[in-house]
Amino acid sequence: MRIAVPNKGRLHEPTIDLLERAGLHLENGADRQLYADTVDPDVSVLFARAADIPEYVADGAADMGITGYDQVREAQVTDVAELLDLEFGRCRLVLAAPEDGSITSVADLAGGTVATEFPNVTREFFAERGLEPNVVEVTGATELTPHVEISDAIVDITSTGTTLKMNRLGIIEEVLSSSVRLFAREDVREEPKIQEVRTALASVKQAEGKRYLMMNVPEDRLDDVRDVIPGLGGPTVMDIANGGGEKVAVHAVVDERAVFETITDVKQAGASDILVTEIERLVE
Ligand SMILES: Nc1ncnc2c1ncn2[C@@H]1O[C@H](COP(=O)(O)OP(=O)(O)OP(=O)(O)O)[C@@H](O)[C@H]1O
Ligand SMILES: O=P(O)(O)OC[C@H]1O[C@H](OP(=O)(O)OP(=O)(O)O)[C@H](O)[C@@H]1O
Ligand SMILES: [Mg+2]
Repeated sequence: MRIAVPNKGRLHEPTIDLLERAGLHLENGADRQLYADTVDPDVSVLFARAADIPEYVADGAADMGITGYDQVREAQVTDVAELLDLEFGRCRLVLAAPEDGSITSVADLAGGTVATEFPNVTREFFAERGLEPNVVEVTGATELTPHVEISDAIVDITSTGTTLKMNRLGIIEEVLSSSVRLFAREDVREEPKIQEVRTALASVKQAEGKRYLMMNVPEDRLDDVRDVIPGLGGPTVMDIANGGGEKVAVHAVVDERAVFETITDVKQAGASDILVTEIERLVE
């Protein structure tokens, strides 16, 4: 089973980091290499451009891929299925035009020219509105094109909005909103190894923003403590070895945002020796 991941750019590092945290440690994967092995002999990695990954998965060069939803849409691949939203690389593809110009609505682009790195998504967007502007494909610095009379407007990625602002461009409409996804080819998506990778990546996402709480509780206060612990299922209650039977250990998974309040509450309810730790992975 081979998984295609971005070889460079802003998605490279967070993707590798996610694989590592999921336990899929990369081996023999020095910089500039095309392939890497992982600790799992049945899983290898193919490094590819973010934009090429959907096509590689559809064609069979890889079985699974990790890249932006914008790229999956632009590639117009039909036989791949999304398995998981990995929730990073969040950005929006927007239609934008010069702030002080005459283009202020989508309709103003009838007969106009739009520059973009996403010609397919752009044509689709206008076609849905009954328009067919001239679409010019560029490979970068799209924001410059309205100022050098190559285009009237652009369809480009924005996240903080800094680049649009720097180029005095205003958003006319959102075309799509994107984040990084895990996807697989339809014909292999149910294979156990692919489900295994999905579960491993999902477990890292599950653990994000969660904390593991451990404490000791006198047995006669257990119900009070149980009442104030929020979250995932009930807490786990265990006997303490040599504890004399008066105290039990209580463990619970708690949302990071609830930790502060929960500690105050369980302490008041009689808990002591409270420990808070991070969680690497959580398989539900
Ligand atoms: N400013 C941004 N904020 C968040 N995500 C972004 C941003 N820019 C791009 N992305 C996401 O990252 C993906 C890849 O963009 P990136 O700039 O890393 O690579 P690239 O420009 O395709 O690299 P290259 O063209 O040099 O190979 C985009 O398709 C999008 O999903
Ligand atoms: O809203 P912002 O936070 O300013 O982000 C938007 C910019 O980010 C991306 O470029 P990137 O930095 O990846 O450079 P690139 O053109 O070399 O891909 C994108 O193409 C925009 O230009
Ligand atoms: Mg880029």
